[in-house]
Amino acid sequence: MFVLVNLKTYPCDPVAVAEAVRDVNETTDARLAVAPQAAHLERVAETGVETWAQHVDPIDYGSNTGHALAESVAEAGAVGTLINHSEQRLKLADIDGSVQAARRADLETVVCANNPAQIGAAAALGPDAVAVEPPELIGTGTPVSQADPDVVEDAVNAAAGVDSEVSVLCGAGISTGDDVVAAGELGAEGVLLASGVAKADDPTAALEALVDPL
Ligand SMILES: O=C(CO)COP(=O)(O)O
Repeated sequence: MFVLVNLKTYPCDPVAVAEAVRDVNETTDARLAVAPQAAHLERVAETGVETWAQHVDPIDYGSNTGHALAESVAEAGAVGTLINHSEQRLKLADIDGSVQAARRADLETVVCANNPAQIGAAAALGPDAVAVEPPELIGTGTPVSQADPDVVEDAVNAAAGVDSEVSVLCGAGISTGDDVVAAGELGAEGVLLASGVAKADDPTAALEALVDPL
């Protein structure tokens, strides 16, 4: 299972969480990675953890003030990027452009979507993976894999119907090892989570509990 920890703009210490992700990654067969804010990418990548960006824009080098250029994100140490997170929604054409920009910079891509129909559309753009995250469950601690298993299964089927090479993650409310196991049983190849680790008093303990049953 792939466990991708999104730090959003939570007021956590990104380097401390990155070190926890790096260290727990050494103890498990699961693949763990962390997605800090753009301003923290370089410091996080220096810890040796697998580092992801939270967003890249559908742009190339040039006059694009305030945008995230895929090449710069890669130079800062990211190996992948989220695209179209529920908190950073893009138009379809811009999702497509961001996937292409990421590919140009050799970044792995996870395109997020709200529901199975959007997952099908996202899969058609040829990312490495898609992630279904019902917005109403994000940050609630109510795990999508247990509260709304149909949405995960339907997303897995929607992606498979479009492109069987695109793997499916799920996210929203994931915080325990049981939630991750449930996601795997529904066909997800990984989970995307945030508050369960970024807001934990002890991120190492939270991560250990997440991967324990895997
Ligand atoms: O948005 C999410 C991950 O990108 C999910 O957030 P939570 O894990 O806090 O529900």
